[in-house]
Amino acid sequence: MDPIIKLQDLSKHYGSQKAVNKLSLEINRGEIFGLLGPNGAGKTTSILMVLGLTEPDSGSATVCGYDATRNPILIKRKVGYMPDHLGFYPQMTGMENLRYIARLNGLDEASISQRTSTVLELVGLKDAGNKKTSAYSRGMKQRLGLAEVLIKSPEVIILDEPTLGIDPAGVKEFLELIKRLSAGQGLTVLLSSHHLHHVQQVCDRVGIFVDGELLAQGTLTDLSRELFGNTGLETVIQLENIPKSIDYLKRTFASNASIDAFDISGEVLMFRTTEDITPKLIRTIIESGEDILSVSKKEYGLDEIYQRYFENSNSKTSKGETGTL
Ligand SMILES: Nc1ncnc2c1ncn2[C@@H]1O[C@H](COP(=O)(O)OP(=O)(O)OP(=O)(O)O)[C@@H](O)[C@H]1O
Repeated sequence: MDPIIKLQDLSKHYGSQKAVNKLSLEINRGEIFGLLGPNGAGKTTSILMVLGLTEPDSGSATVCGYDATRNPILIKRKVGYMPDHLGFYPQMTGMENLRYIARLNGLDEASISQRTSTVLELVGLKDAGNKKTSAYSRGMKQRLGLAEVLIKSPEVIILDEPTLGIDPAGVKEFLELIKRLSAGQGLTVLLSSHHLHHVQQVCDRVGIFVDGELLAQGTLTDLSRELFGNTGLETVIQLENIPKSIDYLKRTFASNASIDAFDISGEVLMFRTTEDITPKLIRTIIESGEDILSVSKKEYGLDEIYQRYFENSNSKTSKGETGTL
């Protein structure tokens, strides 16, 4: 299947400032892709080029089969865009704001009522539709912004920093909503963020963007492998007592090709493995006659991954400022 978004060597400078450098990326239909990077990394510029709203210096962006630079109007029909700063008419209700956007998007009057009600319900604002938006919380405004994006039944939605300024409960709700929409409606989602944990909660794949460059992309497991090799998994098993069968355990585990490192310290057994073999480890230990008190697993998360890429990038460019992540 052809990717729904295909970027090839996309570059953009503002004067002598390099905003995006040779960005190549493919996003598949129905996927949730997170563009992750600190402020000024070039996320918004990339998004504007995908939408055909900013012309690249070189390279190409194809969205839903159309060249974004040559067909921005067609792209606008297929792609919904939620910018990082939303504006509504404060004296109008959520429903009125949405109707206004529906008209701007060319929906015919007969279908506007039905469509606005459906979309308000989708984003969980059915009961707040008749409230003025001046009374909306930041999280509600964000959901209304999403409703505006959805009103034209897009194939792709692009959300620029969609969780900015929302409280943790609101973020969780918003991300769950995105997931539901993507799964239920087959929507492709491209979202940008500098919040690691938000991206981690919702995205199928992520791209790490620093100083205009896409340093890496893939699933978290891919990125973890790329950075940490095949030693990204750690299992720690706490026994009730110091094991009586140390020699047996050492022999058994030494012959397991998936175990990279193994250590026994008192009652604690630590394994570094190339794949998750925790059930097997537990079975072997129980069969050797030992009792287990607890098991914990650690997989390198986005924190470590992002930090590592970011550190590498900084040492490469010798930039003093690392910014906050
Ligand atoms: N219209 C513009 N004119 C001049 N420079 C710009 C313009 N837009 C962006 N830049 C510069 O390009 C670089 C990338 O900016 P961009 O807004 O794309 O990054 P970002 O990752 O979206 O960051 P943020 O989250 O802060 O918006 C920055 O150095 C920014 O100052």
